[in-house]
Amino acid sequence: MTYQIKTIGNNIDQEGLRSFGEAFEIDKVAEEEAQAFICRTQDFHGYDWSDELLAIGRAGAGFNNIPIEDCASRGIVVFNAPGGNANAVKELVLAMMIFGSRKLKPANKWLSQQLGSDQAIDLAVEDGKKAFNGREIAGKTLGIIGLGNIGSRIANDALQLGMKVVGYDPFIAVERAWEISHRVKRVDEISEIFEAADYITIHTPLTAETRGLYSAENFKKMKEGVVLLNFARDEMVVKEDLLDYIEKGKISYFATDFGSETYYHNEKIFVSPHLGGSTEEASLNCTRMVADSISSYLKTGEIINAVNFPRVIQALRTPYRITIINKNVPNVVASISQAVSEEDINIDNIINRASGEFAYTLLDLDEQDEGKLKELVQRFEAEENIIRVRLIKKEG
Ligand SMILES: NC(=O)C1=CN([C@@H]2O[C@H](COP(=O)(O)OP(=O)(O)OC[C@H]3O[C@@H](n4cnc5c(N)ncnc54)[C@H](O)[C@@H]3O)[C@@H](O)[C@H]2O)C=CC1
Ligand SMILES: O=C(O)C(=O)COP(=O)(O)O
Repeated sequence: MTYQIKTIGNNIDQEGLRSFGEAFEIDKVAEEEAQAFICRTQDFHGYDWSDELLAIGRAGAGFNNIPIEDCASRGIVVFNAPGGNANAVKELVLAMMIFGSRKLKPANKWLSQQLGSDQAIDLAVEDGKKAFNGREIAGKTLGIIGLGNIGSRIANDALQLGMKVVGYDPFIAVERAWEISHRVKRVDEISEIFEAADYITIHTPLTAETRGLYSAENFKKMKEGVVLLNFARDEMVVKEDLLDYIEKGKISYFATDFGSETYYHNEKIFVSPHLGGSTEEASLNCTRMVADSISSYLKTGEIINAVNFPRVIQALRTPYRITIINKNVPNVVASISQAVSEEDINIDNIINRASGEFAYTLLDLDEQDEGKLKELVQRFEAEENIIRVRLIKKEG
């Protein structure tokens, strides 16, 4: 069986795509014929999904560009690459903290206006540089909102740079909690970050709760002269309020990865063009991670790193496996087992995991007769609460 993969946009790492083995063809068919997409930040809201599409691999961390519930309801599994670009974002954020603290944007602009001989420039520099006296990050308090793959790395490295670190994340993953130094103070209220931090960096996903969270109401609670960094998502910051608080001097510097005309000529704002995850290493990592996830999902039905379905791992040992995506309502598993027994097929193994409104079942069957199995698939497909059924033949 050959699977068709379609890359969306032109910035998918070509080397990373090699992780797909020989059973996969890349960009050989139109979007509507592909079994899986690989994308980055392209917006899929309102996209007209084809029935062929089984999976999407978001070669990055944030997946707010993909309507994951809608995908789940159509039996499309969405994978991301957790941590694949976290080091890239961490390095940029640490650099931007120092860049802002040393007033390098206005200093560079001023310097580029000093013309003449090198000697004349030296004279101007020694006289004018006092306007750009900066401050050091060591000894200051960094507040991190979201202690996930990125936030946890920044926390540990900021400690190494001599900062005090305060973190807020009510949903922290156990793995991250283990990785973070005990010297990072965890707080239970986000307002404690606002009150304590000289620097605040945002590393949460865009959700209903975080959209517009950084507005006048919260800027008010921050320390005078705070430095704010947003390398998460644009929509979390209310621009008019931000510009107002920059104007007032309450926010002394804002670094962001998301462009706006209103930012470009402001000396206290530095904007990068969504470069957080744009390094050779991160692009490669992320593409490899999603290629591996899609590859195992298509070949074996296993789900690793999906954002709209639970993790399901089980080596495929039987000649055939049926995978079922269904609504998470009572009696689906009972009706699956009943149909299998009525077809007189023996179940070798069954796993059913639910997450929210949807569930996923792996059904490993002790049966070689493909015709009989196809009949069973048709029976499942006729069930009201079953969304997608696949019959997978063990390779080799
Ligand atoms: N600028 C860029 O190029 C990049 C931006 N990002 C953005 O950064 C975000 C974070 O990335 P990762 O750290 O890799 O994701 P992650 O999923 O590892 O971490 C996110 C953390 O935020 C926490 N969280 C969720 N809601 C929260 C809330 N309301 N308050 C506090 N904490 C909350 C979660 O518990 C989790 O620990 C992504 O969702 C994405 O939007 C990620 C990578 C690159
Ligand atoms: O991984 C993320 O969430 C990012 O924002 C990176 O986006 P990109 O893959 O560079 O379009």
